[in-house]
Amino acid sequence: MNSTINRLKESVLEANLALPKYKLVTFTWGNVSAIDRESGYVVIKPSGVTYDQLTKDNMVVVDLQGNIIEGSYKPSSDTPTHVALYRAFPGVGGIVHTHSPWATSWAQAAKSLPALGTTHADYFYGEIPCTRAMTEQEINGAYEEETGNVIIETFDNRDPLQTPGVLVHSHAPFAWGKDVDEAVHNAVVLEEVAKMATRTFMINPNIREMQSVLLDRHFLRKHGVNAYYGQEESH
Ligand SMILES: O=C(CO)[C@@H](O)[C@@H](O)COP(=O)(O)O
Repeated sequence: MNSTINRLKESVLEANLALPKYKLVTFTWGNVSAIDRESGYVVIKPSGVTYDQLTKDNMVVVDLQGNIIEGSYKPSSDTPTHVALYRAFPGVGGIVHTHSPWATSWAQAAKSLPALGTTHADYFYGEIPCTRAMTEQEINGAYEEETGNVIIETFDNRDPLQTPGVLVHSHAPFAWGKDVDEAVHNAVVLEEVAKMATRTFMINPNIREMQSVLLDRHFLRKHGVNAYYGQEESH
């Protein structure tokens, strides 16, 4: 396998190991992947292997249809969801799925997460949507691929790079980014804003979405064409 895929395996291993570090996973409840857009190959963690047993060499390489290209382990059971998202969202380079407890609580409550403050607005340009309930046919069919399809349907009128995450109804969150490090970062932010929103509604159940002018200001100062947050490239 070429050096790009080798480097991607290292990044995907590091990104998977970041999940327990940030307390986003319990046992094996999560997975991270990244794509090399040139070859169309995706590197993903093996299914059901504990985080302390993960190595670069047990990462699995699949193509965009989920066929195994390299690896002696079975890929994550969520691989069909990951590859469906890579096929539909060409700007996405890395995907994270966890069962992080605060975001999962919102997914189980079937509630989209409204933008309530600037922590949210710095990363997500509006609410983080919750998908619709899947039909019995979808659940009994190619379930993980259908999970990808309901996410894609939810993003029909949304830019996935402006809303880099979703709550899957009765399931848990997926987050993504331009690369795998950004995807992990967004998964951490998603969990934090879900926790903050829960507490915010406990303190004030009547609170509504933040002012749209403040949402614009915060999202665009980091992600707009005239973004000015942080340092220049040379630093
Ligand atoms: O969503 C679930 C379980 O509900 C899975 O994502 C989780 O257990 C991780 O599975 P894998 O070890 O990646 O196959």
